[in-house]
Order: sequence, then C-alpha cells, then structure tokens
Amino acid sequence: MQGNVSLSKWQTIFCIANLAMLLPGVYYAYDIPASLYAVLQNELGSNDEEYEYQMQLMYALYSFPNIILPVGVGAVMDRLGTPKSITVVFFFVILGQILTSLGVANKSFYIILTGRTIFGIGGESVNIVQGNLSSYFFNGSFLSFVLAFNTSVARAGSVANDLLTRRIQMAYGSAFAFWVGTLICAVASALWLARFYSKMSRNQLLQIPTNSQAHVEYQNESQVNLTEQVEARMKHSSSNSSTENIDEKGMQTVILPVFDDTRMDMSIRQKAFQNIKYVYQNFPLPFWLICADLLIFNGIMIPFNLIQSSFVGDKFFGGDDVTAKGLMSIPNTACVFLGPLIGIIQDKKGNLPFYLIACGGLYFISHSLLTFSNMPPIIAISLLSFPYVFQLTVWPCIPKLLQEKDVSLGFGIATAIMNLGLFLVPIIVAWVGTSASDLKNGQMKSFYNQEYLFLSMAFLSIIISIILFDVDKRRFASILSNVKIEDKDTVELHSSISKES
Ligand SMILES: NCCCC[C@H](NC(=O)[C@@H](N)CCCCN)C(=O)O
Repeated sequence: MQGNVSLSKWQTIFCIANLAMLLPGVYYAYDIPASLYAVLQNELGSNDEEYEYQMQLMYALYSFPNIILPVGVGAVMDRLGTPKSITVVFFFVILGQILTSLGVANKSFYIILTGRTIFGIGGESVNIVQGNLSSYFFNGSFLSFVLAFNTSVARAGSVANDLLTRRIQMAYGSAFAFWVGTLICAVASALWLARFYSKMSRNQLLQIPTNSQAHVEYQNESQVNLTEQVEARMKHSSSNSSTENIDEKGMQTVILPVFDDTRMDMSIRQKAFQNIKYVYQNFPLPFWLICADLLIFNGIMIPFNLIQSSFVGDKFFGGDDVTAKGLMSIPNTACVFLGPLIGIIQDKKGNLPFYLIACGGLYFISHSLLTFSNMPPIIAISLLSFPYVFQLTVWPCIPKLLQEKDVSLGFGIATAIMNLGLFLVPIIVAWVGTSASDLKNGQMKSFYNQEYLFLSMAFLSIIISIILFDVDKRRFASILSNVKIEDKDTVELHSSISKES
C-alpha cells in the first residue's frame, strides 16, 4: 500500500520513473547562464558592476514570482487536474526559455529577464506538481526515496549543462547554447505530455483526482456539506479544544480551506486572515526552521554555482573557466548517485537534524578551503557534494511534520520560502560583489566578499539546525530523528502538543 493508492510493483516503477523525468530539462536550462558567466559580459556589452547585477538578476527574477505562486499551485492542480496543469506549467517553461534565447540572440537584457521570469513561473511549478504527485502516490511508504530520486535525476540535467553548455557556446555561440536548452525543454515536455494526450498511453496512474472529483466522492461517502467542513475547520483553527471531532472530518477530504472557501460568506480580507491563522496554528516550529535551512542552503549553492567558474577559474586555473565549470559537475553527479541512497537511508534511519547540522558544517568547511587555502579546488568542490546531497533530506520531513491534508500546502510554502531566499540572496551577492570593485585586485576581491557571505550563511544554518535538533527532541518527541511516522501518529502528536501549550 502506498500513499493514497495501491500500486503494483511495475506501476510503482512506472510512476517513479515518469515523475523523475519531469525536471531534468528545466534544470539544464536553469543553469545555462551560470555556465556562461565568463563570456556573456562581452555579448551584453556591460561594465563589471552592471554585469554582476545582470547575472544575479537572471536568477533572482526566476525566483521572484515563486515567492507567492507555489502556494497556489496545489489549488490549480485541484481544479485543472494533472494533465492540464502539467500542460500549463510546461507552456510557461517553453515560452520563458524561448524569450530568454531570443533575448540572448538580440542582446536584449530586458527580454532575457522577461524570459527568465516566465521560465521561473513554469519551472518552479513543475517542482511543486512533482512534489504533490509524489506525496499523493507515495506518502506513508518510501517518500524520502522518491523525493530524493526526483531531485537527483533533475540534477543530471545540471551535470549535462556543466559539461556541455560552455563547449556548445565555444563552437556555436551563446544564443545557440540557450536554444539547445529550449529544445531540451520542448522535447522533454512533449514526451511527458504524450503520455496524457496520445490515446495509446493515456494513463490514470499519473493523475490525482481533481477538486470536483474529490467533492463528489466526499459528498457521496459522508453526505456532509463542504461549507460546514470548512467552517468547522476554521473554528478548529481558532480553538484547539475540538481536535478529535474536526480531524475526523477533515482527514476525509483533500480540500483545504485556504483553497476552497468560495461558498463561504466572508470578505477576502477575513479569509486571508483565517488562512494565515490556520497556517500559524497548524504548522509547527520545526517546519519553519527547516524552511530557514532550505533558504540558506539553496541561497549558498545557487549563487555560488553562478560565480564558481570565474572565481575558481581566476584563482586556481589562470582564468580557465571551462575547466573550473567542469569541476562543478562533481557535486551534481554525486547527487545523481548518492541522492537516492540518502533517501533510502533516511527512510530507514531518520536522523534529519544530524544531516542538516552536517550540511551547514560541510558548506562552511568547503567554502573555507576555497577561500583561505590554495589546495587544489577539486578537494573543496568534491566536499561540496555531501551537503548538496544531504540537503535533499529536507523535503521528506514536510509530510512527517504536517497532517496529510496540509502536505501540499507545506510543499508550496517551503518552495515559496526557498524562492524568497533565491530572490534576495543573488541581489545581496551582487551588491557584496560590486561593493569591492574599486579595491586593488578588483574582481578577485569581490569574489572573496561573496565567499565571506556564503561562510556567514553556512554558520547561521548550523545554529538554526542545532535549535531544530533541540526543539525536535524536547517538544516533538524527536519526530524528525525517528524513522517514518504515520500520519495518524503525527495528528496525535500535534493534538497533544497543542493541548499542552
Ligand atoms: N522537489 C524538488 C526541490 C528541489 C529544490 C532545489 N531546486 C531549486 O532550487 C530549483 N529552483 C533549481 C535548482 C537548479 C540547481 N542547479 C534543489 O535542491 O535542487
């Protein structure tokens, strides 16, 4: 038995393989500007300071719409159903990547930015759709493995980009390298959508019921009016005393008040307030600490990936950014192989806070080596593989910490917070990088300042993870350290915690 459906062995393999294929194309295209960091400046005709902001903005604006959007993607999926939702999100991916490529071809930074923003709307939504489908099918069984496998396969797209893009650019130019990314996204989307739209392979296995199907099923089964449920759950949010009664009802539906309160007679402001209150009261402190870690880990890794080829190329290889970029394929390749393994280990052994503390510690050590030593950079960059793999353990904790009905919203909120970091940190990295450009040794100095920022962030994450370890142990009965806990237990734990407080 898995998640909400029972799957045979072959159906399970089919489902996992298909879900994993949603993202590699998006990751390939996402990382193209990072591979061309050393060469796009000439093409855009920008000075050093402008260029630093331009490159970081390509990543910041990808994330900007996703500070809000992921929270609503679950609702869109509920309403449109899986095939239409995936069609819509792939449409944004391809449109965004076409505009980005056109922008590069025409040397228009504003078209590039518009493209990256639209690409971001689609790319992060694919992430959410993948997370939602995975937890729908596999929650309660080997979800850690499935989520880690998804991201590992996605990162194979980054490996391909690390190895190919700069070489393609040298042979055929930058615009061509971006068009290759567009082609990869288009082919990947077409293959995926073919499963839904060709009569031969139309497959219910990859779909979750839409909101309306859920309504019908629910109403047929229990004859309870949806509005009553929602109001009851709202009431539950404001008084923790009626836990059992409400949870019994709530567990039977996939509909959240935050998404489906259209029939309620409340003003929009009241609804928004109720929803924030609902999240505040039902999402425990460890969830927010995990989100903070996620923000920091990706906030280190993604902006670092952008400057890595120039920084490492200048410091260690006399300006050879191609060799430097090739090194970055080590952590991404390590993820492809070790990611699923860490998922299996986590499914069997738990121990999340340990991985998170180690993650911050290892980011700190490897960035210290890059910054303060002249050791061959392959050592520091290989070491980066471990935290980059360990941070995958964050996602499976969300279903552990939240009640089943809140999981989709939880993924959405975590992705939104991660994107808040991926919007803010690149801008700070650009600011820190340009504020030193008047110093002697110009460019190299600015890289060092950026490295100091990454080191401070890694240090902060260690503190956050230690607090998480303590809170988890003292107030949550080590739920994150233990092996998988069924939803029922989570609910009981939540109710006992809210009663205590
Ligand atoms: N369900 C998958 C979560 C992945 C989180 C994260 N992904 C991102 O940050 C993406 N915006 C793009 C990353 C591309 C990296 N080269 C991740 O850890 O990969």
